[in-house]
Amino acid sequence: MDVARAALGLLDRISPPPATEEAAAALAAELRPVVRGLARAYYTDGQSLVGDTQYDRLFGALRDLEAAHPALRTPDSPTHRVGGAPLDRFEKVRHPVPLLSLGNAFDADDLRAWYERVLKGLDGVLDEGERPALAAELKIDGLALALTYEDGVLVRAATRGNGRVGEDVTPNVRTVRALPLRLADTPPARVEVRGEAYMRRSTFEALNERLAEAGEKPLANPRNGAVGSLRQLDPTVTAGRGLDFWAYGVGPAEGDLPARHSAVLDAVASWGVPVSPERAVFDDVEAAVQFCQAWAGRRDSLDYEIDGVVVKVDRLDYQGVLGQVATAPRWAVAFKFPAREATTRLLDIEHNVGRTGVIKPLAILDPVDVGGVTVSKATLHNADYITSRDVRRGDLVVVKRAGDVIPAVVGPVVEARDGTEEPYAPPTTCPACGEPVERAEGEVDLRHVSGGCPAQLTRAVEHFASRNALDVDGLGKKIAVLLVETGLVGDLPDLYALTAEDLMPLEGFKEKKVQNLLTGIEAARHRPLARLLFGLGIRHVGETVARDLVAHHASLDALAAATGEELEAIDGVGPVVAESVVAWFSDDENRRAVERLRERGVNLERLPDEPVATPPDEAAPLAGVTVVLTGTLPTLTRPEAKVQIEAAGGKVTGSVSKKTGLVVAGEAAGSKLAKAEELGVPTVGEPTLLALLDGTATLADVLPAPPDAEEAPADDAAAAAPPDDEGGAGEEQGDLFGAA
Ligand SMILES: NC(=O)c1ccc[n+]([C@@H]2O[C@H](COP(=O)([O-])OP(=O)(O)OC[C@H]3O[C@@H](n4cnc5c(N)ncnc54)[C@H](O)[C@@H]3O)[C@@H](O)[C@H]2O)c1
Ligand SMILES: [Zn+2]
Repeated sequence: MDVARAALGLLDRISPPPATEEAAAALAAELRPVVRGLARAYYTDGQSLVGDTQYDRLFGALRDLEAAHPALRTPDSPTHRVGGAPLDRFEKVRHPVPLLSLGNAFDADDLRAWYERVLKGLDGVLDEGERPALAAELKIDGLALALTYEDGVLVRAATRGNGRVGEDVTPNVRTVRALPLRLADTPPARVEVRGEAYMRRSTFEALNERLAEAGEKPLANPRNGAVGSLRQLDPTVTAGRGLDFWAYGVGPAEGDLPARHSAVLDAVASWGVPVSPERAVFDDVEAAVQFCQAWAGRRDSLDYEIDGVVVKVDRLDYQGVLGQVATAPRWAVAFKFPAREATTRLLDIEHNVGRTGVIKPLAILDPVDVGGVTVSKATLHNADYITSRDVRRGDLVVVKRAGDVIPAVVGPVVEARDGTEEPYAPPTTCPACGEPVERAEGEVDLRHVSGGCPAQLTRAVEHFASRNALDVDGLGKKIAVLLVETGLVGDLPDLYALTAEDLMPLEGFKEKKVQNLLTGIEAARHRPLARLLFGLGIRHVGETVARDLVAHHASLDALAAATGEELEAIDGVGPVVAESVVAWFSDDENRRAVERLRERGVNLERLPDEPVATPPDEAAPLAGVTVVLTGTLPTLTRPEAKVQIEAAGGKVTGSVSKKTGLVVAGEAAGSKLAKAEELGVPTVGEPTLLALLDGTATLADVLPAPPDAEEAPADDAAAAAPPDDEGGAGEEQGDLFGAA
């Protein structure tokens, strides 16, 4: 049986639940080996044959069947299991206290319901009206490790395995630089530190680049990278993989430990074991709900994958009272984010002529839900991408949709092949015009052998003449095709050279039609600059971005002279847009086209009625300064701080870059603080910010000084607010969404 195919087949059949006892038994019998097979691949090889949501649905269906029909509960059911079997190639390690799984909450109400169960479980223990505090941490997507330190020295590292018995991976873990071989401070005489080994996104991408250069198959995702890197027989392989680690708890210990989970993690951090800075303690479940939801919206700002937030009862004595069910503690729950990957069938590979004339492969998929959005098309990037992953038509493929990024095919599920899949062959002719295409040496994209694509030019003319661009009356798709086919228009400036003599011989053109078109073209010489800019069809320059650019630059020449940095400084312009604009203006052909537009009397200046950006109030205390907030400030909430900073002429962005002028750090400031230090961006605490805002201090007092040593007082009950979006990555997403 092929597990992945069987899984997809079952997904269509698990709801509604079976009506008869026999049907339920038959379905359970089908589900068991599938769930078991998916779990084995996932835990043992770090391989996701289906997306997490797809897995969770199958697992949930089996669990529900077993709950509704107790007779179906078999001792070997995968619903009773944690993780996967330990591999024989490693020594086995029995965990003195099992490593468990976690119950899931898929939304705020699930989380509230869990808290209600906690309250019930603590009935008689809690004081009148007491609400037990909750600790929350990010749920990092890697694999669990138990690290035993004796007299402060790392003596053993084990995987979770099936929860009771794991694998001894000590030699491999010793090579993980992020982990201390000897603990600092005064740790207990013997202690088991528990946490997640994971691979950073950047490490994963670099690794995949190396693998590709060596002609090896890239890995599917960072989790796959972490699991594969750790379970190597040769520790030198692990050493080269740059794994990271974050502790999230402590197992059995001999010696004193604090009475709260959050304080235990502080202690672990003081021993020198990395602990995620992105954690918090809350007085009540509503604040925890906010924390979870805020992180769901900003998971992309991290250099590592998280698949949720883990919420735990903070007091360890309460944890003890609550205890556990078969496979998970009652005192903790995983708030799961929507999955970003799913498996589905690749029906076809189409090719589209992109805006810039290159030919892009596009995956046509059996529609599949990825994190609440139905995806039926996804990018395959380019021919190299397809061949290096050996994606074949008919394959089951993993599709990823993350944030604002266009859905992409990650790779095939090779195990699911049945031999009918067709290997990929790049096209030799353009799907739009039939002209021959090829890939030049050293390039990944296919292009026309001889210059531009007529089909592409037709689209460019159509776009140029469209209502929101130059609005050329009477120039629609049909005429665009005609003008290009007859060779009258070889590029956009040619439009402005058209004469009555050119047009009269064309089929269907009479005096009146010719006059209309020429009048329309004449009028289009004097449009606002933003519309011309939009009409040029520069990638990522939609209408809004075009207006923003023109508001800051009074002419096309000024825009052409702007550097990427200057462009990025504009609100609403991110690095992708800036790079695209700079690239467009540095292309010789485009520069010639601009000259020809000028010669033909086309307006290249900002018109008096176009919006102009107001110059910053130079006298405002934070005029022109880009500020990043991190951690929890002692008195101001994030939104309050943002409003005040903006009122003082500053701008608040979500991540630290070279453009950042000032970082304001509070309690539990995380990676942004490290980034600021790395880039030499000055960092201050809230008191200094307040002094700047009310004018008792000036930027000059702060900026040249060494980083502030102010300490923000601890504040348990603080909820993190979502960051503000940084400059948009452009409005258009290529042809992918529009082409449906
Ligand atoms: N795609 C598939 O085919 C497939 C197959 C099997 C399982 N899965 C996925 O795996 C998950 C179930 O796996 P599980 O049983 O390991 O449970 P889990 O991943 O839901 O939760 C337990 C694990 O979370 C990790 N964790 C990360 N941060 C933590 C923190 N701050 N505190 C405590 N633990 C933390 C630990 O490693 C712990 O072992 C499900 O989400 C499921 O979708 C997917
Ligand atoms: Zn073509």
